[in-house]
Amino acid sequence: MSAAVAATETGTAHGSIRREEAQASVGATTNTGACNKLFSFGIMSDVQYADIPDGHSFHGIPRYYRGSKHALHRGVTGWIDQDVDFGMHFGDLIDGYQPKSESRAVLQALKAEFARLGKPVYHMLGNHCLYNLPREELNTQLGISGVDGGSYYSFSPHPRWRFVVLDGYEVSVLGWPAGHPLHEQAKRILDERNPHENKNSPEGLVGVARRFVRFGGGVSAQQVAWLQHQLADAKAEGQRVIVCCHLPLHPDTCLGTCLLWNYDEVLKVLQGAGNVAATFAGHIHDDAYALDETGIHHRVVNAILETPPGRDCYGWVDVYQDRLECTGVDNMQSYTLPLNSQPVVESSSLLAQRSL
Ligand SMILES: Nc1ccn([C@@H]2O[C@H](COP(=O)(O)OP(=O)(O)OC[C@H](O)CO)[C@@H](O)[C@H]2O)c(=O)n1
Repeated sequence: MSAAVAATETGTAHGSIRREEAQASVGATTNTGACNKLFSFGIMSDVQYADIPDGHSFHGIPRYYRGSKHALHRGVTGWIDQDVDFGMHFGDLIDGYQPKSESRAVLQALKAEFARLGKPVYHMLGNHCLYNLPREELNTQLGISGVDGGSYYSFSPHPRWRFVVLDGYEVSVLGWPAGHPLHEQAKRILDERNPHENKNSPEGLVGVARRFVRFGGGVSAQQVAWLQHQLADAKAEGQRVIVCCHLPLHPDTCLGTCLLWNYDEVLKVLQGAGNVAATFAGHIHDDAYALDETGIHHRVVNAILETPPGRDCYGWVDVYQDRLECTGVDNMQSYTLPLNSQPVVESSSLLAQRSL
């Protein structure tokens, strides 16, 4: 059995596969459960393209700004080969260092890469995109059609499944002009929680308190209420839910600096709902995984940006009734995430159909 599809009792991580092994791996998966596969989606994160020479992160990790577009191209080709039903990019499509005069042209070029799939690709806001372009323009260009013009939304690719995409930068100093209520709310939070003049610095903050940095953000009370409604509505429809956000939602998947500011409030809502299967995020530029005490899988997806030239970093998820098979190529890890065998509460309409 390929490492990509090897299952464990606990549903924890396995290694990744090289691109050339990917097709064979999927063949192995379909031999054991083709009839149960419901749909599949491509996964990728933090392309963070910029038309500038290679550089490095704050911590000295190499960043391949131009190479990321080639890796994006190969990733979309991989999605096409796998015939995924749709793609997901977990935020930070353009890097903050991209010269602003060319940001719009760059965004068009990156969108053209995703368009090669010929199927929907869903995006979410990351900090780096907000360094480049106004929020409203990003929403329009990335097809983010949120509630009341916002950047959070949901969609249902299968009658039994719903995706909820959160805007982790709704309460943020990024992307809103000074004086905007959400900018001011974020500024107050940073002033209270981060003692530094440079609010990007978590220096001296400990554990999850490190999340109060300028390059983080949170979700508003209104968005939390919307999330609660989405989960309840999905439950009434007999749907399982996958929640996506650029910022990770579980403290065991990342260092404190990368967590959503009000991750605890959001987690409580997800854990109380009873129909959330998994969360997916980006931002940390690494693979990570945690299984929480209520059985929700929390998966964070590695960044294309820090993938060396010629290497790959993309994957796809095959969704089955009893599991999510996450196949990662090369620099992205593969995971099998078992799902609770209990069906989500069925809606009266589905029960009625069954009794016919
Ligand atoms: N300890 C730190 C970390 C970062 N900064 C500065 O904050 C800005 C954003 O950082 P950057 O690494 O570019 O953000 P990403 O979204 O790409 O990555 C998130 C995680 O860091 C990945 O591990 C930038 O100006 C940094 O220099 C800082 O001051 N102090």
